[in-house]
Amino acid sequence: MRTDIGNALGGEPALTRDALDELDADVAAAHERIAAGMADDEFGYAALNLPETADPERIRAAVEPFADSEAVLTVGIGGSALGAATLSNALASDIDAYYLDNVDPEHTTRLLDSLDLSRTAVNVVSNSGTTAETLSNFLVVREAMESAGVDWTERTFVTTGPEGNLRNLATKHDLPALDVPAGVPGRFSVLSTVGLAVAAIQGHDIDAVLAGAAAERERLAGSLYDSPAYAYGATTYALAQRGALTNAFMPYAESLETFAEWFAQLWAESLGKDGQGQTPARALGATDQHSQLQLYRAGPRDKLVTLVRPTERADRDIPETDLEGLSYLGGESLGTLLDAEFEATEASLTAADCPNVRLEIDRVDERGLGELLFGMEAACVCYGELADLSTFTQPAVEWGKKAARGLLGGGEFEEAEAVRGKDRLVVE
Ligand SMILES: O=P(O)(O)OC[C@H]1O[C@](O)(CO)[C@@H](O)[C@@H]1O
Repeated sequence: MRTDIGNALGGEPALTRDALDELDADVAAAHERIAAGMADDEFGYAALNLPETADPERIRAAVEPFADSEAVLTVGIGGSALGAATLSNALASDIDAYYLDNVDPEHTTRLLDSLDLSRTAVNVVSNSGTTAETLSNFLVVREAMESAGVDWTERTFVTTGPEGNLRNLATKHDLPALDVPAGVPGRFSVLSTVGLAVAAIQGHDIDAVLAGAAAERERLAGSLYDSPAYAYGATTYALAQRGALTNAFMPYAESLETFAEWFAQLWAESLGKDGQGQTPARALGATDQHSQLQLYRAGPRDKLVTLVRPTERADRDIPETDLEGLSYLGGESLGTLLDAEFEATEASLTAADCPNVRLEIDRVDERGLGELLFGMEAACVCYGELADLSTFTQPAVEWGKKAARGLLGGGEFEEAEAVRGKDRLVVE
């Protein structure tokens, strides 16, 4: 992974090279803390050891019984789906991958009706084993399999922690079960069983994913000028300190669209606490040049833009044409056009004093994805250290979970009732 922070300097909010040099001393201290956490396999920091500690052989062996599948259906939400989805939506495979990571009845019914459940492997993923959406979807999927005359215990495997409903279910029905590694929060689990099981079934080279991640891990160092990951973490932190509270994250590859979703959970859930944080806004290049760019260039000076691209792609030529004003495109390729759009957008942001950072990998392949995923995780941990945040927890999500349970009679939760009782102001 290459991180170019040149255009992050000298815009609005204003960040100078001197300020970045000054911050580098804090990056050295942050790296020391991170390295110590990794050495002790501490909660959260243990995720940065996965390039070394993940066991691809064991993952392949566990999913081997499902190698004959024509599709994999993952039932999981948040970190229990987004990492695996990032890999399967970025890489081509003959085995299709689907994700039930919401409880929308219409979508769930349409998806289940479209699948041959007798040829589908069902991967139920939950670190806690208690997430309502995941367990409800699993019960619905199991019922659909039974209605289709499919023995669900033959087609289902689980990925979960040492305890919880899912672990009990696996034990009771003797289902293949993968362990979520200890000390790894969901949103940091893509380089583990959680993110790699589906990729293994789809025949992707999970060793190469881990090798790309390991290469990025090797580059963690005591200076932002030596580590592409820390360069990104420190620069985005420094810009947030100066008012860039939105990070428009814009990959220039359709295959990286889900990567932006994965990044949004990582950045929001890790850094959004104690009144701090930087709002990740998912975008896609070149598409959102035609929807969001106006705001980025001419709106409030409260954001940075992260532009992500592979520098090599399988390309496609644009035929010669005599269409009025389009001859300049003839003979070019879609890839050269996309790169021109990338560089033009980067220049247009810089010309409008909108800070922007460029992230590049060689190709969207297993190794490149490993570099990006690990790089962003390490960048996030670095940002969290600099901001003195507890990067690996997400206490603020519990209120809503309790409230939903309360609304369904699953336990008293007065606070929710108090809020729900507030006067409504409906205009219709
Ligand atoms: O893997 P689990 O425990 O089902 O949790 C799913 C997701 O829900 C969260 O806990 C947030 O509610 C995320 O941190 C996590 O990735």
